[in-house]
Amino acid sequence: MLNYVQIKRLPGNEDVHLPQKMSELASGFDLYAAVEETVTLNPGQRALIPTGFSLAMPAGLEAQIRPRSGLALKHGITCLNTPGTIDADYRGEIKVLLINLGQEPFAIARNERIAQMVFQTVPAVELTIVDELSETVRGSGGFGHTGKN
Ligand SMILES: O=c1ccn([C@H]2C[C@H](O)[C@@H](COP(=O)(O)OP(=O)(O)OP(=O)(O)O)O2)c(=O)[nH]1
Ligand SMILES: [Mg+2]
Repeated sequence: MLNYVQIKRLPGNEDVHLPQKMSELASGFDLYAAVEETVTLNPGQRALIPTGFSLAMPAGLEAQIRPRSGLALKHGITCLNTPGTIDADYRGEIKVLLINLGQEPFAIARNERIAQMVFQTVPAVELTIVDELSETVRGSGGFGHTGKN
């Protein structure tokens, strides 16, 4: 089923590319930096990078902001809060929280592809408060409980 998501270019960003799939079956739409001037991230530094657009998606969808593996591999650039969560009722500008985990400064220019946006379905869930939970074999074992191999 095709989901229709509305996208609005924000004023002053007519020159910034809208999110784009770079291949036919790509999961993500690549996101372009809408920085007014080049932003340089020094090693260990983070910055909130604007994209120049907002979205309205139907209830039951979310968008995730994920790193680009090429930037991560070559430059140590990733999304600090990956995957970033875009709520269906958010109407503000989509922003990308990048961090430089590399060893060299990294410059982010306007219209550079900085991250990708993947849409996901979110099941409708209502929490039901109970006194006892159903039993399982695992029980409360976790965090390496099943061993190494
Ligand atoms: O990488 C991101 C993450 C979030 N957002 C926007 C959309 C999202 O709907 C909103 C809130 O994000 P989140 O719930 O992750 O942040 P919060 O710290 O819980 O803020 P809030 O109290 O506003 O929900 O911020 C972005 O633009 N980029
Ligand atoms: Mg929140």
